[in-house]
Amino acid sequence: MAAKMAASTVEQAEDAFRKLFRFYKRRNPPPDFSEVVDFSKNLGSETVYAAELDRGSVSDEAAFRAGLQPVKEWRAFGLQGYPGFIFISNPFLPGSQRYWVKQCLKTYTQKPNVCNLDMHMQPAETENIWEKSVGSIRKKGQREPRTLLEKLRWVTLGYHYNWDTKNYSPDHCTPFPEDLDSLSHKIAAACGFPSFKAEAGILNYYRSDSSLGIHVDESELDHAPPLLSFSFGQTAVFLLGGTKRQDAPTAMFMRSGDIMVMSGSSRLLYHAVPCIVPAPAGHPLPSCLDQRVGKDEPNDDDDVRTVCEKDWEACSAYLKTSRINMTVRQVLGPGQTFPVTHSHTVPATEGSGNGCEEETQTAKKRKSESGYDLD
Ligand SMILES: O=C(O)CCC(=O)C(=O)O
Ligand SMILES: [Fe+2]
Repeated sequence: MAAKMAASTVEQAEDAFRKLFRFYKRRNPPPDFSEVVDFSKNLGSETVYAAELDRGSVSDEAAFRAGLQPVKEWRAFGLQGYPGFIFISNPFLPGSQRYWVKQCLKTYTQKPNVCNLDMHMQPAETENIWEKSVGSIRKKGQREPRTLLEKLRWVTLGYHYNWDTKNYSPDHCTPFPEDLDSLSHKIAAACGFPSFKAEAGILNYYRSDSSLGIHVDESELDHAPPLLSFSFGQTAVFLLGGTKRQDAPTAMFMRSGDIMVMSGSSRLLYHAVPCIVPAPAGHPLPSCLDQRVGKDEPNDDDDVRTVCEKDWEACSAYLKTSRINMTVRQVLGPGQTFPVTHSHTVPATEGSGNGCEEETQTAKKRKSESGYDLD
């Protein structure tokens, strides 16, 4: 009897996350979004409070160079019941999000980074994904067959996450992009983590009908450093749950430019993205992406990175039906090395390049198509 009751309690509880996931995933009729926390609007909500940042950690000039507003201007929030969770509502300077969108589509898709298309295509076929796709993306209308960019689901950076073993390995690591490392360092420092090291990145590419299943990011070997998440393009609903898979989650909008930091006791919470929110009629792109880097601003020293109109034309056409999310993780604690296993015999060395060894040619290609249930 007790066992039966326990089982049914679990079932009911299990439904709490799944039920909300299914609720927001539904398309016809569309779900009611009125319960979704909107950090861009309601500091008034009882559950949302202003979060303290370390304003002295990033100078205004350093923030400017990274395309960010001065830290004192950032609108950062915490959520009651989720200590260590910080939501920064679009701290980017007008126009500077475009750079990151372009990086995710044009630069980070290049070798030696790894993407879902590598799992079933020849290396030559997945080279220059951008060049192979943009001509067609720029043209309006439905395209058949879909371009490689439209088939892209994920890209991994640094220590490449292995979707099958759910591990990182010192045997499969390539240099982490310096620009994203620098951006991540500033965000982490402002949130109280000045020694954060960007060692692995997972970029997720969502189409209008994509979702990301319920999961927890626990493969990193040290969970004390935060996990950073950057969103661009279409708005998503993000569900932040508890330490148990079935715990009822809080739903929140993640809009273009928003940054989320999961640290402390929120670092290992279950979460998911049940849906991409349909863009309002007549506004296919969020207005913050319409802006170009201001002409009056001192951008003559190349520090504020601009995107040429031709590239932006393709990026904006892609983003009208897409969302891009970059998560940046520190894999190892200070001085920590990978445990020695049978699959990699080369010991991790400290202080080499971006904290990883030369990529070995033996790194195995696994056939994981969709990451963690990104459909
Ligand atoms: O797309 C998102 O907002 C979440 C991505 C995520 O949870 C992950 O990459 O682990
Ligand atoms: Fe995640």
